[in-house]
Amino acid sequence: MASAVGEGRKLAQAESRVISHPMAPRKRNRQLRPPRPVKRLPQALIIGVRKCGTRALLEMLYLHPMVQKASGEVHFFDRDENYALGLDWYRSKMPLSFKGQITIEKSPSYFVTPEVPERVRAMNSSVRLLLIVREPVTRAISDYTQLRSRATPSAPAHPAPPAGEAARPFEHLAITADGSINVAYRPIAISLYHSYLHRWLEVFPREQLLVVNGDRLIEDPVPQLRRIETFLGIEHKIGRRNFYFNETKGFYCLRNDTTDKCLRETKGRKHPRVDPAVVTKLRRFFVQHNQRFYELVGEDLGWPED
Ligand SMILES: Nc1ncnc2c1ncn2[C@@H]1O[C@H](COP(=O)(O)OS(=O)(=O)O)[C@@H](OP(=O)(O)O)[C@H]1O
Repeated sequence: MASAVGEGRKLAQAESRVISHPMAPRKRNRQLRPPRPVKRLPQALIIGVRKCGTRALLEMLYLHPMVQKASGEVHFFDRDENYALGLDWYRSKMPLSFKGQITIEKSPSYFVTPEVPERVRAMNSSVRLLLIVREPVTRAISDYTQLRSRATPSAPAHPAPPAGEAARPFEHLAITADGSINVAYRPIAISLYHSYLHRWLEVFPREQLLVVNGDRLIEDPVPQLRRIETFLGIEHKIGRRNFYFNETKGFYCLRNDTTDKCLRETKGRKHPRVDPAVVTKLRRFFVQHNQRFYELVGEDLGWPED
């Protein structure tokens, strides 16, 4: 990206070194002192949905010079033990930022955890919320793929699936012995987006939440990012020059003025083949649920019905 992208960030890094350096002069002429970056509570949150591209979205937004990101998933609002540590602890997990920059954090389980909307409102009732979603059956298969590959240290934030579950085929987990859909199976339950979204909309006005189409973000990130820049009130800076398609990975990778970077191998995993009849059955099951989601967000995402 043009040098502007790195400028704010480089400045932030350089400035943080000056601030933390023990030999830094104590007193300087106030008028000459450059602006100081400080840690701020996030003004925007990526609240979920798990496996819909939350990491990709955060990394893509970080291409913008006015965005700073929390590096890991902080899980402040969804884990009682973290929430009990208070807002100062949460702030301490945030990156340095200059005035006017937007700090963004993502923890995908915020979306599905009942206490979170109220807790977020208590922090900042005008926080901007980004909800990235994918076609629900694809998301469920992605979730299954992650749980199956689990037991690896790559996803320590999520509980391991019950013993034996990860080894079973998706078809047997998603459909019960009597042929009905297993809504108790977490990857299916989390794809019932409306059942979690309504809680958020009881707490926040609709305009404060932007729904990002994760399937479109994969196919063509720039138009989605433009919408988000507008929503966040920042200039359109992220463009086609910031992406290149990596044929081996099968996904877009990111580029700025200093580096090219693809997401880790745990992002963009190959999914197992799922019986097409099961996919169709699941898609039909989701039709009415998707409809309820469309009604809540006032937008039809056009997900396939079989
Ligand atoms: N550019 C790019 N590169 C790689 N992967 C991409 C990209 N854009 C979106 N995705 C999709 O992100 C999916 C992982 O979603 P999350 O980051 O939300 O997962 S997690 O909940 O944090 O574990 C991941 O899901 P899987 O394909 O199942 O691995 C990807 O499909």
